[in-house]
Amino acid sequence: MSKILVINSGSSSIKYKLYDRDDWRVLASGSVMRIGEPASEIHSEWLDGRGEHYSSRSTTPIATHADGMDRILLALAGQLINTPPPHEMTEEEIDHLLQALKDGEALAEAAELAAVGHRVVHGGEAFHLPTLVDDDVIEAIRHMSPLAPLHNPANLDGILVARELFPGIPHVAVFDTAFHQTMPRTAYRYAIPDYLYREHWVRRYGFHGTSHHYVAKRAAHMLGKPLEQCNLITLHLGNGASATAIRDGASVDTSMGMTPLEGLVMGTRCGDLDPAIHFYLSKHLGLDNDTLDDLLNRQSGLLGLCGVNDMREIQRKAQQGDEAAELAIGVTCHRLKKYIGAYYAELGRVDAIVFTGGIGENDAETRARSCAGLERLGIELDPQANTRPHDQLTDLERDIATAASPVRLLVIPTDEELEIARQAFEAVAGADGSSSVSS
Ligand SMILES: Nc1ncnc2c1ncn2[C@@H]1O[C@H](COP(=O)(O)OP(=O)(O)O)[C@@H](O)[C@H]1O
Ligand SMILES: CC(=O)OP(=O)(O)O
Ligand SMILES: [Mg+2]
Repeated sequence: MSKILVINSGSSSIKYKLYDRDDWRVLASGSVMRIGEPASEIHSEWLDGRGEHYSSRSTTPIATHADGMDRILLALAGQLINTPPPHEMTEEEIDHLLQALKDGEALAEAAELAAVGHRVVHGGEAFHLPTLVDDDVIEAIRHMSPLAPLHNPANLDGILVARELFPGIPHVAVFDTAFHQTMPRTAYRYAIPDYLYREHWVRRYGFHGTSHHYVAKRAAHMLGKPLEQCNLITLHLGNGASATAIRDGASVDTSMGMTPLEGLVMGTRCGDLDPAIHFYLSKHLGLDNDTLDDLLNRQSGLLGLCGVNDMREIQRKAQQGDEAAELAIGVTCHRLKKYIGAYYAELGRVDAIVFTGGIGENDAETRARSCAGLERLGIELDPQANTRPHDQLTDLERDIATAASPVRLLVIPTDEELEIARQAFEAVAGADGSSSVSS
């Protein structure tokens, strides 16, 4: 049993990675994107026994997460037991193979799985450690779904299908909320009547915890001291975005709240908003709750401000003088700077600010604008280091502060799947005794 499979099942996608547990090499990976749309995209990559690298891409309609998992099963079978690629088989042959894979143990044996790790976005207060999945855990995740409607139902679909495909193997849920369970009450309580917390769990939970934790550990490594001695501000800037204040290695505040809607400006989510806007829109424009949910979660953020949610395209448009694109970048960086200042004040001493996620890792302008003018706080970005092209293989983790800057500015690619794989492995390794597993 030497491999760990990680499944990250999102609202319209499923991503997977198969790791060799000995050296954490990625043996196979892939994704099914745009599930439910007319042209879903399937991508897979793998190493064969001799270390040769293969990849394949195709486009075909995939209606549901269960169908997406079937595709992943076919890809894994192709990689592990050399079945033919789906495009070389008839529909009938595919159905036949899938049935055989589901009925038999061939794939599970070939995969030599020690565990399957699953990303679960909302674990509420119930889960603060990686947790072995059983029927009660599934029920608890289902129970939490209204608090993360874009994420938890999809996470659960992934777990249910994977449990059927790999029944004899431990499945471990790794929660986005877990890392933030160390927040003090003063940070996680909203100033609303007490019973709403006591009876209805209305509080801040925070998300992207697996990513914040992973980059914090890498930052400690770069700073050359134990994580438990590091004070950090970590900025996860992807399609979803959040900032976290980390004191002595533990999360003490984070920008997302009861749901992943609060905080920074995101691809399609508004982030911080006066709650009275909700009543105003409802009263004066007659918008109902579902419409408001869609408006704030899917039509806002960068998309709402300038009509596009891809930061690369927004930067191109801004350079061509597009005012809406320039405003979208401006609002994003203004909000980021506000959080950096607030978390600096909370922490008192900051060793490093860490940029991660697609925007944090790649967009030099967002990094520069969110740090501009903070030199008096000891935050000094080196413009050349910030924009210097870096080697994709050797120079991925880098320090972009001036040599004299008291606060280091680090760019660290996140790897949520690797962190989930490690946590899943630790959970099963300790499950029969010493473990950190909770349920
Ligand atoms: N080279 C780049 N320059 C600027 N932005 C980029 C670059 N590469 C990716 N991004 C942006 O990163 C965002 C997606 O981040 P990512 O972490 O991949 O998202 P997800 O949360 O879906 O994993 C998009 O806004 C995309 O435009
Ligand atoms: C919690 C969250 O926002 O996740 P993502 O960035 O994957 O949407
Ligand atoms: Mg990502």
